Amino acid sequence: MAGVELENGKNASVPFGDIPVIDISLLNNSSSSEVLDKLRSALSSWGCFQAVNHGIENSLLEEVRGVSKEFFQLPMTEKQKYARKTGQCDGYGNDMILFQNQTLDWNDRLYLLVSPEDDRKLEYWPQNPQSFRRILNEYSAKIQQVEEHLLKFMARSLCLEEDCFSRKFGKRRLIEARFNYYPLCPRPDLALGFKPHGDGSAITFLLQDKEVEGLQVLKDDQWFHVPIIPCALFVIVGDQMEITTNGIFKSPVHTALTNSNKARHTMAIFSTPEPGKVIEPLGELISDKRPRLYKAITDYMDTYFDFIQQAKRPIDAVKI
Ligand SMILES: O=C(O)CCC(=O)C(=O)O
Ligand SMILES: [Fe+2]
Repeated sequence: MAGVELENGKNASVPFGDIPVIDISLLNNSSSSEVLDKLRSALSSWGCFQAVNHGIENSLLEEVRGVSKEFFQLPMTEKQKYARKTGQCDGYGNDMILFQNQTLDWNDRLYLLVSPEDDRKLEYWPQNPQSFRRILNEYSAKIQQVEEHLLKFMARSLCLEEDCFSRKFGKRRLIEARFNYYPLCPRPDLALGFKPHGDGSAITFLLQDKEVEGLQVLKDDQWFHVPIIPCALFVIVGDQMEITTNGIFKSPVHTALTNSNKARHTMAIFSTPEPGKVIEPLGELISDKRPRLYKAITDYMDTYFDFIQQAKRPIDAVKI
């Protein structure tokens, strides 16, 4: 990454790009082709956009930010009650250590499977702060509505049947929450909050910190800051959506910086295909002009972290 002049998560040599902002309340049955074109264009160029007017009240976004901060500010002994066990995903901790000499992220996280509900591991769901579980329940239920809505219109923007993604990814697709906490870092020039990666999901909804920047996305080999829009959800295409759309929608590489002035909190919700589902390019999106780009895979996430922790892109292993 170019430049080391970091202040508040900013890197002076990295510009703010024109990351699209989409009013998703305009995506409805009478939506004009203009909005669908904007959606398709955003997802096939940037692979991400700022979703505004998504229907989730600002007060709920604030509550999510609030419980996240409160949880990470608890004494370590309290947080350790929810510590992730080796080989598992759920719980409080940081990077899985999979390799010797692995570069670690400057980040603590709390990772929780939210849906299917009968697979939740409630022992990892904090009871402190007291409102944590209620707020995560409320927020994730709302995000699931936004996700279903968006999947429909993403399909329509490609002239596909509107339920094709939700059928492909399955009724029991996974909804997972990751609360990210980036503590102050004395040497932001030496440590990243989150190493560059594409998400392994089909689609991700990131709730950014309201005040502290730090997220960057890569487009055409150049890094761009993602500006803060406090009421927006930052929507990111994941690798499994890129595969399903035969590379039309792009899963963008993104990274989070650290800074020495202010701690930063974000919360990601990942929607990931149901385990066992075959994920492959849709036949409608393969043609002589656009040959098939990816092999079929199942359970992409099983090997995802092995690649990420070696700074490799898992999607490259699926390319034909
Ligand atoms: O915290 C951020 O800004 C990025 C987080 C992220 O990329 C992730 O959780 O996958
Ligand atoms: Fe990510």
